[in-house]
Amino acid sequence: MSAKRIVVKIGSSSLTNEQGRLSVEKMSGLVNQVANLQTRQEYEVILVSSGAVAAGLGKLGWPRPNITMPEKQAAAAVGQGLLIELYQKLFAEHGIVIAQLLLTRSDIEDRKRFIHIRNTAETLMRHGILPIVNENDTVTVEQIRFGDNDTLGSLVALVTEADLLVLLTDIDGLYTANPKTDPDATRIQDVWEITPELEEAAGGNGTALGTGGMKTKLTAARMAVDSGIDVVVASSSEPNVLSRIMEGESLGTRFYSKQRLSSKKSWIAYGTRTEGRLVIDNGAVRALIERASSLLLPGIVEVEGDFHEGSIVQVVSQDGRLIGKGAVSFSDRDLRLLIERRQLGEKLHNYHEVIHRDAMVIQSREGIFT
Ligand SMILES: Nc1ncnc2c1ncn2[C@@H]1O[C@H](COP(=O)(O)OP(=O)(O)O)[C@@H](O)[C@H]1O
Ligand SMILES: N[C@@H](CCC(=O)OP(=O)(O)O)C(=O)O
Repeated sequence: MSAKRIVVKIGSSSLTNEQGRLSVEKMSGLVNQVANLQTRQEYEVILVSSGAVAAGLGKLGWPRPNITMPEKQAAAAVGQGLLIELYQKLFAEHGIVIAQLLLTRSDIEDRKRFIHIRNTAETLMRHGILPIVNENDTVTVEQIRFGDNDTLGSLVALVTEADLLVLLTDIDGLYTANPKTDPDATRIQDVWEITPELEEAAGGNGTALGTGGMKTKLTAARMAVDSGIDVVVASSSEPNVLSRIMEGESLGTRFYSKQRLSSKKSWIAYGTRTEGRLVIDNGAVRALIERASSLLLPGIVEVEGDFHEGSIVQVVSQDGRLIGKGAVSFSDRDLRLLIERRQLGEKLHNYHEVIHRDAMVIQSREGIFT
């Protein structure tokens, strides 16, 4: 049997103490657990670790609320070094070599860079080196931020085609409401479907140190389960939480995946941005949904945006519903030209396929991509 690949994301609050400094005690507990899995032949672990901003602020003694973005980025630049230094020291005690991967959203959106990240991660893992990923906070501005490491964790799981994503946090799972404000909230053990009610329950903010609370965990879970990756949200302070999850114990909240999209389709659905829109007629909508056809030239009613061959575009119906996304075979200019020439009566059989079925994902009414 091939090794199970697990992405473990650890939130800031699980790595720091009350004063906001890195907690050696908490970190060494988690490192011991990861090392335990990593040294067993049947698991490959990739760590997605937050904590740079918190560690930097703690070290510098800067106050937490009301800091500017450059101050936060400066704190991350200080903190990331401290974080990786401590990880390197703690993993070295187990004979494990670590590697640091700092990523931005645009690194994942670009197909070539996506593949470089995947190849690097594969090479590291093949050599038994543990990749530790964080957002490259110092270079990211709002437009290219993942914004939270739950999303980053999910995208890393997608890039590396992991079997499981574990989101370790300061609470033992998703509750029916934020238990810090609602004493009647109860834990949800299994999630088969991410419903609007569930999204409502996860609406509250997280801790002072964390970024997104449960909301971002749910968004991350949706991406992963659609890509065929199960997700567990669990408490980092639960003893031996990782090996117990791997042994099948029901801890925290487990989100069950339904299908496995190919890596390319997951990337189209969740990994990248769209650069334009194709509005298609009802016949084409039916062909895509009911017959799983490729998108052909005659179904296109309108072309919007600036894009080139290979760009990812949205495919929408005439009433504005998102039908899917895919890699288009022509630039917007060429597509407009072809539509015009076709309308003038030219036969364009060779140019028929605008988006090939294998390079397209279709969205169901429940929001699931297939
Ligand atoms: N429905 C909910 N169930 C559980 N926790 C919730 C819920 N809504 C909000 N939260 C908050 O989310 C917090 C965890 O998110 P966050 O602080 O971002 O953690 P991390 O730093 O680990 O990513 C919990 O401590 C809790 O206060
Ligand atoms: N890249 C940031 C992580 C931000 C973040 O998502 O934090 P968290 O909600 O604690 O996982 C850092 O290292 O501080």
